[in-house]
Amino acid sequence: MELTETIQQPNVQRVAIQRTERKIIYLVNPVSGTAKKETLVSLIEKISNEKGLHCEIMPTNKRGNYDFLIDKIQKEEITDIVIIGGDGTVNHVVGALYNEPVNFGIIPYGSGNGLARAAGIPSKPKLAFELILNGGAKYVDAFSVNGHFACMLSGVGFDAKVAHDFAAKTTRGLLTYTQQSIINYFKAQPYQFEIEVDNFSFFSDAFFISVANANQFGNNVTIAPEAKLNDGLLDIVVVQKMNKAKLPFAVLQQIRGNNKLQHLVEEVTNKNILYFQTPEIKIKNLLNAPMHIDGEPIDFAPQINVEIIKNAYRLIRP
Ligand SMILES: Nc1ncnc2c1ncn2[C@@H]1O[C@H](COP(=O)(O)OP(=O)(O)OP(=O)(O)O)[C@@H](O)[C@H]1O
Repeated sequence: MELTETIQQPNVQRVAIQRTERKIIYLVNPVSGTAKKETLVSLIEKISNEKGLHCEIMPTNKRGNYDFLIDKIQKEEITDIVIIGGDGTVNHVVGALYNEPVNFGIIPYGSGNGLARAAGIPSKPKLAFELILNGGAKYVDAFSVNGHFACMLSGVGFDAKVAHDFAAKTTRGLLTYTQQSIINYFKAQPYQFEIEVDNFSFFSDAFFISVANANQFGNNVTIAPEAKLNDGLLDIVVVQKMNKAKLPFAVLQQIRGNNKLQHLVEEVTNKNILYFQTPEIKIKNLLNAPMHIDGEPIDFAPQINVEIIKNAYRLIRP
């Protein structure tokens, strides 16, 4: 839903039309990240009151059930849904509501905040809140993984194992995530996959495969440096079997952007890391590698079908 619309006619000045008053719902995840949210919530209430803005603040729920908001959005003409949480919360909320005529905002309060960082949303809560109040929304892509909604990054293999173990921990935050990554690094073994892209298929023994709409895992770890949120493409990174001592260096090269995008050719086995773009991909998961979507663990699937959802929703971003 457009809040304001700029029309242009010959010899007529641009005019901004106020179509509707903003009505904002803030969904606060009480457990995401490590930082306290009370100060921000008080600030939101105070500034909204001062500005005479309609604002409602509600907690998120663990199961990611937001269907109850569909009716409310329609009946009360809610214009914006703002997520105060991390990537998992964004996935749940946007996945449930992206067909509704609302703009989505993020005030990053997760452990990694990959989508918010990729979108250029400020990390400081006060600045992110100012952006919500002032900023315009732009369409961004999402993607589907076996019919599940994904907005940022999905993975199969090592990074998914980390996501599963991280989800089982009672503490969140970067420190816990790093601990789980290190523990899993020592145990990591390649999994076997068959990958099909654009009628070309090949087998790969790989530590992990990332399917990225955003450029990163979170915390600016840019596993897919060329990924853009609105280019209609997914960035695929296949970290293939290699000497384990080489693995961190190869991944670092990828994160630093030293691996250029490739066209898939038949000598795929010669490369440590494959990096290419495509709007869809099919992966046969031959050795039961674990999976995640936007950092949330999901059940193993033997066949993984992924496709882009172009211009899926409107995100408030710079
Ligand atoms: N009210 C709630 N009580 C308990 N858990 C909740 C509640 N609301 C959401 N959750 C759960 O919180 C989990 C973590 O949320 P989220 O992914 O946003 O934070 P994070 O993992 O710390 O950050 P990031 O994903 O950015 O690394 C999600 O799996 C979600 O199911």
